[in-house]
Amino acid sequence: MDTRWHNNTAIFYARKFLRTVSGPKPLLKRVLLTVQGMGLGPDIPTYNFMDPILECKNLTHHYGERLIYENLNFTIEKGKILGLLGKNGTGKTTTINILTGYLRPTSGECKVFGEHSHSISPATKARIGFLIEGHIQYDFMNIHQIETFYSQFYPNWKPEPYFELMSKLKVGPKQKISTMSCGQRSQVALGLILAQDPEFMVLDDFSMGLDPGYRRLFIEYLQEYAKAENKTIFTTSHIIQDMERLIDDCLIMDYNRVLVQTPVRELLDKFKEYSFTDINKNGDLPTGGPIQNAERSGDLIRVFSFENHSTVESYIKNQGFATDKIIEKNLTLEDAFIGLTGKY
Ligand SMILES: Nc1ncnc2c1ncn2[C@@H]1O[C@H](COP(=O)(O)OP(=O)(O)OP(=O)(O)O)[C@@H](O)[C@H]1O
Repeated sequence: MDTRWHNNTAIFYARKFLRTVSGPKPLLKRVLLTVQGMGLGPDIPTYNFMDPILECKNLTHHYGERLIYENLNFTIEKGKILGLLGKNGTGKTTTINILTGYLRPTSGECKVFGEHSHSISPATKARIGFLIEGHIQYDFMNIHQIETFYSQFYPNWKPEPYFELMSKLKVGPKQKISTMSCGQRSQVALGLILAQDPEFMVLDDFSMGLDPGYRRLFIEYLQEYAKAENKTIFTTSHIIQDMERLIDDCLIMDYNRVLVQTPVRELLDKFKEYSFTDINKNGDLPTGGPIQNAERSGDLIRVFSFENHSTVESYIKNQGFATDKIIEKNLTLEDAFIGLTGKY
């Protein structure tokens, strides 16, 4: 059946809901029973709470002939926040679509709460909150109405995080979603996800459209909330400063491969920039051995490495580079990302 049919039907019921909330609610009850029958029934999956919340094994995906990646392996343990970082077109949305069951991988498997992502049971779906670009459909409702509407579908509904976020947004309860800015709408969507109280949240580009101040505020809020409530999060964002503040672990992808999967702290402890002046001016760049990547601006060469100062220095000298001093520098996550993936 056509998706538009579903959308229109959903909107029809949503409008009807608004007309019925103030009086008796037989129609609402019927809608709820149907939704609960579809989604929140008693079929509890077998999932051991010690297992990872998400486990991808040898995930490989092609669109037609084109390989996006091969043998991608990663897990997310309960209570962790994992950020997927990669340049445009490396396959982040593809991965999110696979793990939420919208897309079947060419091969390999992805399990969420122990179930294959392409056949997640309704009971398990109820444990996952999913934010995708596009935000909220029922934008004819106001802040208060949409909360009342959504609350009917989720048995563990907790309105507090939603209203806390809304108060930070400084929008009144009567403001319609259709009159809000892009950033405000994305926060309404996020607030509704937090209120669902899911154990596992998948947040695709969650900070899209937010100004720097509000991004900072939201990240602090989300991180405190996730840690206090022991939530597990899988997220992507191109704003790597935000990721550095939020995530515990990072998975950095390049075209067709994973470059690193590691706790952010470990990456920033080990991965360094070493810069030096190329006295011989021979125009080359050091490669191989401990060197992950190298770049040149004029006579200044920067190399990026997981190895320590003396290992890098002797390797560079063995490669024939003459230099009097090598300067070691710690990196931010954004610098480390560029150091690993290169600028282009
Ligand atoms: N349905 C599709 N058919 C063919 N190619 C596709 C399809 N969806 C995505 N692609 C291609 O696969 C590659 C990975 O796309 P994807 O959207 O997963 O990347 P991304 O890492 O999320 O990119 P961005 O950071 O730009 O959002 C891109 O080159 C994209 O053009």
